[in-house]
Amino acid sequence: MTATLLPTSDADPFGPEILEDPLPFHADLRDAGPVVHLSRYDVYAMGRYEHVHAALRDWQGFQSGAGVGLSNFRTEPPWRPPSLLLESDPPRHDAPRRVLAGILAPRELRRLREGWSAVADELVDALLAAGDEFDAVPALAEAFPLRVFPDAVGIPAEGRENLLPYGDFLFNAFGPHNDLVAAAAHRAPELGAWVNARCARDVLAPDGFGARIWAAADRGEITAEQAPLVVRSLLSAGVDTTVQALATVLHALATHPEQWRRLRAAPQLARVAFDEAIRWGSPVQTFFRTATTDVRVGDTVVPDGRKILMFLASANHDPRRWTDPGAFDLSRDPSGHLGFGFGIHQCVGQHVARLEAECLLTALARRVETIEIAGPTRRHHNNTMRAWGSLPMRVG
Ligand code: HEM
Ligand SMILES: C=Cc1ccc(C(=O)O)cc1
Repeated sequence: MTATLLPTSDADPFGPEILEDPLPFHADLRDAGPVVHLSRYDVYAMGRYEHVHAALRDWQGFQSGAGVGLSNFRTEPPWRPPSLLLESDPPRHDAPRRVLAGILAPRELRRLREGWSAVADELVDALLAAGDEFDAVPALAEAFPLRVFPDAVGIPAEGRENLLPYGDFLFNAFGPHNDLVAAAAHRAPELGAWVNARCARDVLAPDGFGARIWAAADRGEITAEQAPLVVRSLLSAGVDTTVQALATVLHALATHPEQWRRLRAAPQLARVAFDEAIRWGSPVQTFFRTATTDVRVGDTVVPDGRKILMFLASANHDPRRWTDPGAFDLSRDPSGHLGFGFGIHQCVGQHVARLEAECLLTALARRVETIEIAGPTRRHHNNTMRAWGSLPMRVG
């Protein structure tokens, strides 16, 4: 059998050109083959749906326990104590996951719906009272999650402005130590300390997600040492992600008027619109895995211990899996998209994110007839997140 040469590329997926517009690189990656060696970082990249999906399912062959960023915990100390969910494998992963899945289950979130809808209605009413032009990133995408999620976790009011910079640093830290990481590295210790202090039992409100994690420790489902780290997972994963997913769906609706009209005619499409936007825009673009043995991907064997970079965003645009992947289309069934991951690590907070989106989009769809981009948009570069820095918007 002829040994097929492993395609190689010296592209920099964490450089400004590709962070500004990753789509051409993703297309090249998919076309080159199942796996491409990225010489700049000496990692193995995959961009096709079939192989990313398979790697996400195969947690034994592609582990999270050596870190889901470029850094390999087998050889380098992590910058923070590893997450008991994101950065761990079964069996260590199992109990923390079971506890969080129980607390964040859809039926547990029903009690939040009325209050979150009221906040969304209030926020949109106040915005419209102030005028018909605003920047949707601070005014909606950031404002709404920051109004509802920290309260749902139960952290104190002061200092919540640290949540976004902490998340931004965390998502940059999954990539290489480039300018994006260097620019914020000085703040990491203080931001990390602030977040850790908000995971302690005595600062958490009695009825929030945080208190329920500590109650699970009282029941022996996890240990008291694990409880604060599980709370930290909420504060790490639960803010920047939803902010940028909301920015993504607002941008998608503002640039596709026919889809916006469909949502206005049927606000129950809000959840489909959100998942289709997450497929289309993939706010979380990539995650790494580490080979636990020599693993075969296509005709390539990825050696034990090597890092594999999974391009979730590329898989979400793979024409082998999706018809007209570049179209943002509410009539599509987006289920099966990899924007929340897949398998045992699939996003445990996805129902929280969907409830936030449903409340905000419904409030907007009921109050405005048209939304459009009203000025130059600006991307916010991050090693892992596809983010908007500014979305000037006009409503009618
Ligand atoms: C639209 C918003 C969100 C997106 C796009 C998103 C995306 C993801 C992705 C891609 C993963 C898989 C990571 C991997 O396979 O290595 C993940 C896992 C996770 N997410 Fe989300 N997430 C979102 C919102 C949230 C929220 C609101 C929370 C908390 C309430 C959350 C908590 C977590 C946790 C704890 C994990 C780790 C799960 C595990 O390893 O078992 N996420 N998320
Ligand atoms: C999807 C992002 C993500 C970030 C941090 C954590 C965690 O700290 O557990 C989980 C998911």
